[in-house]
Amino acid sequence: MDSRTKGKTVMEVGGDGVAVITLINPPVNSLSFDVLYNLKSNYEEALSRNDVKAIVITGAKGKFSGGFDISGFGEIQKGTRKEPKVGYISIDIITDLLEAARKPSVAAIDGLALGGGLELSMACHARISTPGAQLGLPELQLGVIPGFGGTQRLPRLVGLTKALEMILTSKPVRAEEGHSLGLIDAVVPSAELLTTARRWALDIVERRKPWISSLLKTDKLPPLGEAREILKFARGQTRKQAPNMKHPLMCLDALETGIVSGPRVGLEKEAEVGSQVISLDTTKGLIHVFFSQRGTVKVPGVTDRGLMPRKIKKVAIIGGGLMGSGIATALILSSYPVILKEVNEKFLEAGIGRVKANLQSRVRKGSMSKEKFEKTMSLLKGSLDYESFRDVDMVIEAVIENISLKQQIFADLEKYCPQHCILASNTSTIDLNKIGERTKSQDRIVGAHFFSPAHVMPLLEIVRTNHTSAQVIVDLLDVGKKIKKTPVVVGNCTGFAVNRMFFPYTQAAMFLVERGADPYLIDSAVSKFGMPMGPFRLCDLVGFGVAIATATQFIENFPERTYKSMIIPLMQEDKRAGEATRKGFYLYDDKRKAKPDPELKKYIEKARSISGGNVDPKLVKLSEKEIIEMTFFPVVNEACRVFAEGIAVKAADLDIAAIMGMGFPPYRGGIMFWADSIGSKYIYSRLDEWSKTYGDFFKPCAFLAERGSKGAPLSAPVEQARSRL
Ligand SMILES: CCCCC[C@H](O)CC(=O)SCCNC(=O)CCNC(=O)[C@H](O)C(C)(C)COP(=O)(O)OP(=O)(O)OC[C@H]1O[C@@H](n2cnc3c(N)ncnc32)[C@H](O)[C@@H]1OP(=O)(O)O
Repeated sequence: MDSRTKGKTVMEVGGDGVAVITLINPPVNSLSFDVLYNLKSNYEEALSRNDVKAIVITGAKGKFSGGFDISGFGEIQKGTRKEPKVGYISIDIITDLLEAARKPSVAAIDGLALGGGLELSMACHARISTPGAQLGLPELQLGVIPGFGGTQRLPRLVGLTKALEMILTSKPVRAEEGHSLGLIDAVVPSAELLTTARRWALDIVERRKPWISSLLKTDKLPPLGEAREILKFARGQTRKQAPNMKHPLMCLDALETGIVSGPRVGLEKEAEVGSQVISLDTTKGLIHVFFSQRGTVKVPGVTDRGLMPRKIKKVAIIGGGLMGSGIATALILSSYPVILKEVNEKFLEAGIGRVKANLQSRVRKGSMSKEKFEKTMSLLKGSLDYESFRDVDMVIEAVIENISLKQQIFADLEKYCPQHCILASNTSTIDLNKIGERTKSQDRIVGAHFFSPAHVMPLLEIVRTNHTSAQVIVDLLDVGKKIKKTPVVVGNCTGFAVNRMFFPYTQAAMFLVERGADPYLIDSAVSKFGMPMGPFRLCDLVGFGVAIATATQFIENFPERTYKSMIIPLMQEDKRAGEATRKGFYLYDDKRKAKPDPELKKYIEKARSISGGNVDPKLVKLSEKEIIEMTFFPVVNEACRVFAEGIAVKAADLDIAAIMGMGFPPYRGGIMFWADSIGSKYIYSRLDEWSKTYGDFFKPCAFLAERGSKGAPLSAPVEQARSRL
């Protein structure tokens, strides 16, 4: 393959008169422009050759295609590639050349047929797949719309309701379901895929099998009035679920046009909308997230050293509380045998009970069978001592945030665990060097910071000290992948990356209410911005105990920029500690529905009198935009510090940490991406102004000041010399 081209297709014509065109673009045979243009010329050749009767399209190495090459969107957005004439691929190539050809095509689908991959196959006249095939149109997840005729052919093949479900949820279906839906014509074992597809293609030529153009099918479409009702409902749901995104509604427009005005007009509408969505900010954000998420496992100086992950056969977890039991659940769900250690029978039983409850909830929801439940639970063993730790490959400590307790545990682990065993801590804030102070095992000490509930939340912060070996990081990255987490490798400091970014967010909110802003308006503005909930609702959810413990760590370690609000401690004194006590910033009913509490004013006023601050008329009347700036610019400021200190190696890692750890809206691309979309100069100037009026909590850090003064992007790499990793 030419090093300048991205992928290709090859065509082989057999003695049976079938031309087999194979898509080749590792690792997922994505449809780059090179692949698509090659496909076009193979088709033209096949159609003009007298020895070719029919065509089979397949993908190399067990994967049909993961869809259009997503980096192509980036090239179009940056202007480094000119977008082809609107509709050139979907109409001129896929519809007019391929589907309308006088020779039939059959798609032979193994593995993946996603996005453009499935769309290409739907333009073929039949689809044969293997049992493991995944078929889906996940484009909306990327901020784009199904572009190669997907909005027109899928409803005609599987019906409007199912097509909407597949497109709006971005979830693929398996081959068998695809078969029952009419998306797939036959499911055959891998070894028979090509021969069946070839025969099927010849059968179409011989009229033994129907020659079906998906675009011309109408039998699965509901009557017009019903279709309009279905689409109206879908629009309503979409507006509710994705209020800040335009592309899902634009996609529905393309679907509706095809149903109302016919598929050709629908294709034209799809092409027009498809070209418009590429330049939406939300699309840029989502595409950035796609690549950033895959980039977190590429750690310079660690994963580029040719190290292979060691096999982790058995894991021990210390502490069966909420975190320990969640981590144990995540591990046994991915088939790791786990020992759960507690200090007494009662706690051990409770810990195992929590794991059981986590799995039982899956059984109740129907996502786990009873047999699988029993099998999974059998991987968990309880223990009250360290004797069974003699053959474990990794220990994850998940006890309360108490330094001396953790130090004792790590000293004990060093005695009982084998030399190679990884010693990990799930601490969320404590310096790992302190935790390992009483050991000589600093090279195998690492942070494995999970987020609660650990078996559900997708992020794993892997915390590396200056002593942690690269091998240990590689091992933990591998475990993270196996338990389906997105790992982000960060450096060691109080709060690591996520909590360091999180803390100023809640602090800014406390500051604003102490100066007169309405907490419920802040929560509402932040939710509208796209966070799952506002800072006050969040404090209630995590509980004030956790909030105070975290604040203590930050006050101790970053006193110069910590805003010391007394609102939470005052409420805690009155035994209102958040949702668990039914009272916090909100009041909670039996169904845990939150409602504002007029009594909150009392605590705010008292906290204000303690801090000596005054109500500021400007802050009482903040607009939603100002609320967002005053709560999130301090987060950007801290993210800049984390980046400048080398705690995160790439700004994109902070984007993923903010999205998966804080709930920052993915369509805004993550905290640094969002900041750059606003501009460093503006963010710097706002923080600078606020710091002069309201104090050092808002003071821009040196990194932000430097980049802000030049208007330089915050996400541009930091020079190596300054990076700690
Ligand atoms: C004019 C344009 C019109 C376009 C119309 C069309 O309708 C639009 C599309 O088709 S958009 C693309 C739709 N497809 C997808 O959204 C699929 C995205 N990919 C995935 O979901 C997954 O990658 C996977 C299920 C295909 C494979 O998952 P797995 O966990 O096995 O592997 P990774 O996710 O780590 O991916 C491995 C590497 O492959 C790269 N990659 C995957 N898909 C694409 C793609 N469509 N384009 C380009 N690159 C892709 C991914 O980035 C990984 O690369 P690394 O360098 O990190 O290894």
